[in-house]
Amino acid sequence: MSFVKEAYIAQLAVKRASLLTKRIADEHLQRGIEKKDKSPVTIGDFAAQAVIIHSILKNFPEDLIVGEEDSSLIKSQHLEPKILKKIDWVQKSDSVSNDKLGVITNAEELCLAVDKGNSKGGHKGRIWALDPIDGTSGFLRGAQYAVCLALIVDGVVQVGVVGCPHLPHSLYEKDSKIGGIYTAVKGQGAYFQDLAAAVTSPYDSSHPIHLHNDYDFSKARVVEGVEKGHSSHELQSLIESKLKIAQPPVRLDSQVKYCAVANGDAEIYLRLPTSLSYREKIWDHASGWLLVHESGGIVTDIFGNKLDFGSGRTLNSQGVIAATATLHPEIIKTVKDLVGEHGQMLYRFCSA
Ligand SMILES: Nc1ncnc2c1ncn2[C@@H]1O[C@H](COP(=O)(O)OS(=O)(=O)O)[C@@H](OP(=O)(O)O)[C@H]1O
Ligand SMILES: [Mg+2]
Ligand SMILES: [Mg+2]
Ligand SMILES: [Mg+2]
Repeated sequence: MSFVKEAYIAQLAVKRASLLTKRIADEHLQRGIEKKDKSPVTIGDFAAQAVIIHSILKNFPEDLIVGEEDSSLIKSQHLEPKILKKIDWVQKSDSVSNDKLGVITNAEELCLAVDKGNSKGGHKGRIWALDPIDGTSGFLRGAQYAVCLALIVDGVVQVGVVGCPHLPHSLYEKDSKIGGIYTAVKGQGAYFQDLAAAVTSPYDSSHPIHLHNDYDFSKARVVEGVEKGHSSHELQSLIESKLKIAQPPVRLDSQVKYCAVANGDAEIYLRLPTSLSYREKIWDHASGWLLVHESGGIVTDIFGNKLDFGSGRTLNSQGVIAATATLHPEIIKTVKDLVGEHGQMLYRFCSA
């Protein structure tokens, strides 16, 4: 089996970052800091990026990493002691993984690790895509967020791991257990693990997951984003009504939406653009893309084109439609009816 070590290390590192960020969320300590682009970041994002990159480079020192964050705000706001305290906590409580993942002990190691996420991406070589906290707005609200890590080799996603500390194992079962790690390896399927379970090897304590390819639109369940600025609720609701989808959409922050589809808790994930110029980031989709593919679904941009994870730090495309293989073609047709074959009418729904 290929990529066994990569999947194993990715799971251990995502688990460590999930425990760390969950601890920060549980302590209600999270406070948003504004980045240059006005989006929020927290000490949780920086701490998670540091422990994951440190773990990858201990095991695969030659690999490159496209990570969302950098250390400029850590340094200018003197956040090092606060972040190191959180990292120290997780290294003590998850000490069984210290040999494999290494430890961060000082500010220099912390910032060095965070800044190793500066790869430009591309079509050649081994490049990890890392979103240390996806759905930072959800994290700040105490809602859903995800820790997302994927390995891309020569532009193709080969391993995807998503940690979901707040996600119920089933969206519809009352009293469902909460917290999971979702893993996919290309050609080898998609798997679920309880976040509380020990990660002994990539598939030991895992359950394979699949989506429902036999559901038609009358039974289909849709997941979509919470933030109106990140996806067009207006377009999504038009699509849902044209397709006669009976159930109201479930709104969730972050790549937990992909996990819900892969896990068979939803059949469709709609992400329609709100801006004509915005291009999706590779770290917002790489792991989720593989999870849905390996569980039997399809993920494309809003026109049905493949996503190109080798095109740099951003995908050269707009929005995302993830769905079961049965439903996907009809959704794309409906999107094109609404926005035009090449998006000529998108301006009606989007800002510049
Ligand atoms: N304009 C626009 N369009 C599309 N996407 C955008 C946009 N602006 C930001 N982002 C990215 O959205 C990421 C969070 O996505 P979500 O699916 O969690 O959005 S939502 O909050 O559930 O609506 C979020 O990821 P994080 O920054 O990791 O939270 C951003 O990378
Ligand atoms: Mg993100
Ligand atoms: Mg993020
Ligand atoms: Mg962000």
